[in-house]
Amino acid sequence: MNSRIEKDSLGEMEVPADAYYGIQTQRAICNFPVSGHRASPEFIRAYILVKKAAALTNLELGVLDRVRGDAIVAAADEVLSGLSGKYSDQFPVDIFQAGAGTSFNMNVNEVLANRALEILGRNRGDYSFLSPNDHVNMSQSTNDTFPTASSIAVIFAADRLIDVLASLAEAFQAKALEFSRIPKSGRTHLMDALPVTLGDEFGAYAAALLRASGRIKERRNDLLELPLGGTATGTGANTDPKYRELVISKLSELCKLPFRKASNSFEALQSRSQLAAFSGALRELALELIRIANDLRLLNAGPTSGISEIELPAVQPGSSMMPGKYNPVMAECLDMIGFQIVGNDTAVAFATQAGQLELNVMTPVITSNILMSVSLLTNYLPIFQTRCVEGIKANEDRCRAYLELNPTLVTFLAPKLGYLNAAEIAKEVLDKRIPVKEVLVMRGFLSKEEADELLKIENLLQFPGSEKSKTSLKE
Ligand SMILES: O=C(O)C[C@H](O)C(=O)O
Repeated sequence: MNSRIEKDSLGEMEVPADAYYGIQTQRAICNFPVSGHRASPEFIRAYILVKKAAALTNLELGVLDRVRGDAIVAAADEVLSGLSGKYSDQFPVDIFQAGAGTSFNMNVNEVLANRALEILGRNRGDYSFLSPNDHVNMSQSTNDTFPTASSIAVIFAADRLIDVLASLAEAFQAKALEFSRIPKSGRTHLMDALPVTLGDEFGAYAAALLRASGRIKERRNDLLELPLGGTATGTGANTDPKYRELVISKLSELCKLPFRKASNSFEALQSRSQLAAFSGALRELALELIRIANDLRLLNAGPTSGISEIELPAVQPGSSMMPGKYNPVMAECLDMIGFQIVGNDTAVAFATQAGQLELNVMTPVITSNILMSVSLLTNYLPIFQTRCVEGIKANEDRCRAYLELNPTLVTFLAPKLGYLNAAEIAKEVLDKRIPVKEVLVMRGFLSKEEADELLKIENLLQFPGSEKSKTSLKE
């Protein structure tokens, strides 16, 4: 390996000659060869935007000289535009790393310092002229920049997720409309219950997604309050008195987001509750997605021996052994993603309560878990939408056939007949396997015409355009 020697406060070490990262990154590579997972591009992007805002602020306040400051800003722009190219392998620090994220902060500082040095016609590693700590990290600490970059990256990711959720909710809503005139047995406790339409069920899935998305939006907005400017312990040590306001406004301009400074700069370093709350909103969404996926699997169960009220699209042969079998694989995958998100949130919760005194040093695992959860969802939900939800077919005959023999239809007559008489009718429906209507006529409670009218299924449900509703029937 061609290498150069770099020096830090611990001593000297070899660094690959062509690396933009430096000695502290190299130490982290040796110290933390843990998961093989590195920071996501959106987190790197957010961190570099923080560095750029800090350099612009330091320049404006006159604490950083024009030569070095301009070079750092130019390096930041170049790395930002080369994140998927030239600089894609320059952020090798594992997501499990030094507490607080010092290794990653130094990785960013080193890449920017070395590129800035090159821009100024100097060699990489010439830190006596432009230093990762003294110049790139000026007015900053890991402790305020890492959680700031975390919040920004989560906001970027959340915005994509919110769009994805709106589209998925729309797809469920379109199915709700398509199925709005298909009556079926409701089920409570997994037992026959009063009728609903298949459209009612799908409309509720759309509503559940929109509610979860609303919570994500609220939690995303809380992240606009940033710890930046607090430096190591929230006091803002080693910053100009005007730094905090100015750096937040520069960052707002760069990210086109209305950031505000932390209302309590000490709390902003001690506590990760806002990221934990966002993760909690993801957990809430995951629980809803798991529930919906499981409902789809249940309604699709069959084709001959299950409920089979809907048919999920067959997207691949289901079995390596049983020919002609098609499994609800898209919903199964969604379940597994949901379980992972709940697990990620549990790790976030443990990391959140582990803050001690001035700092929560567990922020790296909080950030990487949240970003992983969001990216699982933004990657998969659009596929789930097109390959599963949009292709769902209703089995209308099956829905009507189950409903025909559903003994709980007698409930609509219970106010007239009394609960015990109605229960007798339900028992006869079950024993003889004949519809409620027929038992009512056989027992002389109603004429055939009355029974047909009173138990006309379209009138029992809130069908679009139906003349009667459940309420009017009860009168
Ligand atoms: O890296 C820093 O800026 C601070 C570090 O996290 C520490 O508090 O020791």
